[in-house]
Amino acid sequence: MPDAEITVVGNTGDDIHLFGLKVCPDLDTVMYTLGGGIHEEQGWGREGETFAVKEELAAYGVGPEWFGLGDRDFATHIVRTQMLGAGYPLSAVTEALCARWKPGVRLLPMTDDRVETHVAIDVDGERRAVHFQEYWVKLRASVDALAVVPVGAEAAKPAPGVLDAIAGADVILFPPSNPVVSVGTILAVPGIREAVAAAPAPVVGLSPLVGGAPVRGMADKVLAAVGVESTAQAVARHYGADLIDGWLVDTVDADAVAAVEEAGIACRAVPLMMTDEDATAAMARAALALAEEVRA
Ligand SMILES: O=c1nc2n(C[C@H](O)[C@H](O)[C@H](O)CO)c3cc(O)ccc3cc-2c(=O)[nH]1
Repeated sequence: MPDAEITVVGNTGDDIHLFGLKVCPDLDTVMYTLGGGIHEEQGWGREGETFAVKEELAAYGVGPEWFGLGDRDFATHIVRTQMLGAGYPLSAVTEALCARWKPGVRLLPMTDDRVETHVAIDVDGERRAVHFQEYWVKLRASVDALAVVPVGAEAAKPAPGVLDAIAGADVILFPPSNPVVSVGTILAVPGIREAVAAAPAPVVGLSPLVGGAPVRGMADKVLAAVGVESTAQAVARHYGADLIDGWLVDTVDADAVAAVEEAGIACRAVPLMMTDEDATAAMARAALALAEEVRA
């Protein structure tokens, strides 16, 4: 819908402080992707990236080396950290960064407050909490996640504009993102889940799981931590009929439709692989069509 006014509420639980800088991977991924600066194959970071700063830091023995911050990306984090230091809230900083990238949507962090997702793992028989990025990037989710905790979420407030955008929306979409560490973290900010549940607009989600496996990333690892099976229907039931009105599953999961509908959620099976822009646009159109069907 080229003429639609779109607000994207971004997860900030993946944010990490490195080298004295605040890095907001999910906000930056949206900003770079829609602004034309993303490294397409990787799905994060900048295209045409170089790593001189990272190499120089490593030469001083300063890490972590496992997190790939490129030179171009560093500039974003320097500007962000400088503005935060001057007293601007993250939402205002994000708006300023977007003035360069012009993503064509209003990008809001879920909160201006600090929330950091930690993952509890077992290390040699001892329970240890690590930052989400350490679990995801360094450990590649190779060990079981025992618990996922959005530290600070309970005291966080939705960023300015978030609740109004939800209450005033014509349609609310849950993208095929990680239901625990992405969408789940946003819903953990007090007031946001309630606002979605109370919103007059239809709420439609797209399954991030196709054929029982995540299309991208390692969603199955963190789903297990919250006791949810890695299937399209289990994720729909996890959100629940009080939150979502409609759910799209991939055509390979067509036999899940009945079980989702039994849970009181309208469900359709459509192709859900974002292989190119046309396929992605068709998914968005299918979500909007289902939203119209379920609109009360
Ligand atoms: O798999 C990786 N993902 C990297 N990501 C992606 C990120 O770790 C996660 O995919 C998201 O946080 C999950 O939503 C980055 C994102 C940024 O904005 C900036 C730097 C990185 C660096 C890495 C990296 O080295 N390896």
